[in-house]
Amino acid sequence: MITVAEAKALIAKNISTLTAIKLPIQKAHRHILAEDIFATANIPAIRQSSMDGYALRFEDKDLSLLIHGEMVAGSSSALSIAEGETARIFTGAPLPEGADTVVMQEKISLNDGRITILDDRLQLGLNVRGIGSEIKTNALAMHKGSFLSPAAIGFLAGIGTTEVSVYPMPSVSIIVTGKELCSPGEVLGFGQVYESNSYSLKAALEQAGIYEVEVISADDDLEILTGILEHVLKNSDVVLLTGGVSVGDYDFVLEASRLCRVDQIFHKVKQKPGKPLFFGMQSSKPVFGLPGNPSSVLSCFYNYVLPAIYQMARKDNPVKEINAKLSDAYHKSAGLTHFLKGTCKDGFATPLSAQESFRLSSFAYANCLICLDENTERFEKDEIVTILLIPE
Ligand SMILES: Nc1nc2c(c(=O)[nH]1)N[C@H]1C(S)=C(S)[C@@H](COP(=O)(O)OP(=O)(O)OC[C@H]3O[C@@H](n4cnc5c(N)ncnc54)[C@H](O)[C@@H]3O)O[C@H]1N2
Ligand code: MOO
Repeated sequence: MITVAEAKALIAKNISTLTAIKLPIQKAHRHILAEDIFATANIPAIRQSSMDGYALRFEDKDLSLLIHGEMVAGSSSALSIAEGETARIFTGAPLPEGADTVVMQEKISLNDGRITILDDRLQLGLNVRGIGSEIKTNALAMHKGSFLSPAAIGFLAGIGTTEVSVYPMPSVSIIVTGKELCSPGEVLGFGQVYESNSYSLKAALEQAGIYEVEVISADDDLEILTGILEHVLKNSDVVLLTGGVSVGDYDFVLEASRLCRVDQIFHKVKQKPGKPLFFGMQSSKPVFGLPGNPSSVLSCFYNYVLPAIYQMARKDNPVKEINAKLSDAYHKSAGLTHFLKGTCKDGFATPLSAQESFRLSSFAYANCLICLDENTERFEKDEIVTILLIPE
């Protein structure tokens, strides 16, 4: 059995970035840019006023200026002013020919079609946005590897970009195995359990921006499972299976993966929950066999699957690791790393009740996983431990 750190390193080593795709910028939010973007024009393309006021020649600032015409944002015809003249102007409007400065309308007095400037701080070029003052033609606007935040999307739109090359998020298929599974909404028959793994996984994937998720239910039957796995491996970048990875007579995930030419990278990690975790690769496609207990599924998802998915899209791991103080002493047996469902507040991590891996009732309130080292048995109150913050 390998350690948690070894399992994480093996996954990181085997994952490769997906081929970049072109996306309209409206769809590129939260992706990583796969190309440098250069400005194709000066932005702004014209000299613009940044205030509502009056455009003038700075050298005329002490004269009584005759109002000659008006420029509004979107004015398409040019206007020019001569010595002793000013033009009414509004924010975003092109500057008239001859003008080099704008005075705010609050800083003038208006009398009979003429203005007197009352702004003793007026400077040459004040309230004028120069040509290319945001960015100049051919300048690098955003570099490859940048994260496309809402501001980045707006910036790119503002320089006229319509589509960008980005690393896509992978498409994911989920296979839930088990003949005991019954859909929420149906009446539970004898021996049945409500199927919940695909629900939590789909929600977690949607939170990561992955909406293309196929969910298929498979009976505990090798032939059926192999057929389904073969099918989803053709259609998706990542396959998640839940259940069927342990050592029972009806656990067929390992055998079905072998039959589908998935190379096993590891099976079983020194951890609780999720000890029987399976990870394999079919060519560049990762296959995760998540131990079926609902809590094991999510714990493994945050520890291994989510970082891998983000790595495929060249994104930083969204599951942040921080230190916190344990709010109470805790005892566990040595040999496995424990991931406790917990809450973290004001620097203190508190394990929740109901830690058993078949239970989600406490996970539903958790905001972190408290990582307790494999070889340590006793953890003291106020001892510093590592916690993984569950993305909100
Ligand atoms: N002899 C041993 N038995 C088990 C071991 C072991 O080392 N030796 N490991 C245990 C651990 S730890 C885990 S975790 C489970 C994992 O087993 P599987 O991955 O084969 O999972 P299943 O047996 O199929 O299911 C486990 C449990 O979870 C329920 N389940 C499954 N799928 C769903 C779903 N989609 N929604 C809700 N609940 C689900 C299932 O009914 C079982 O109760 O193995 C232990 N056994
Ligand atoms: O580790 Mo299993 O995931 O305890 O139930």
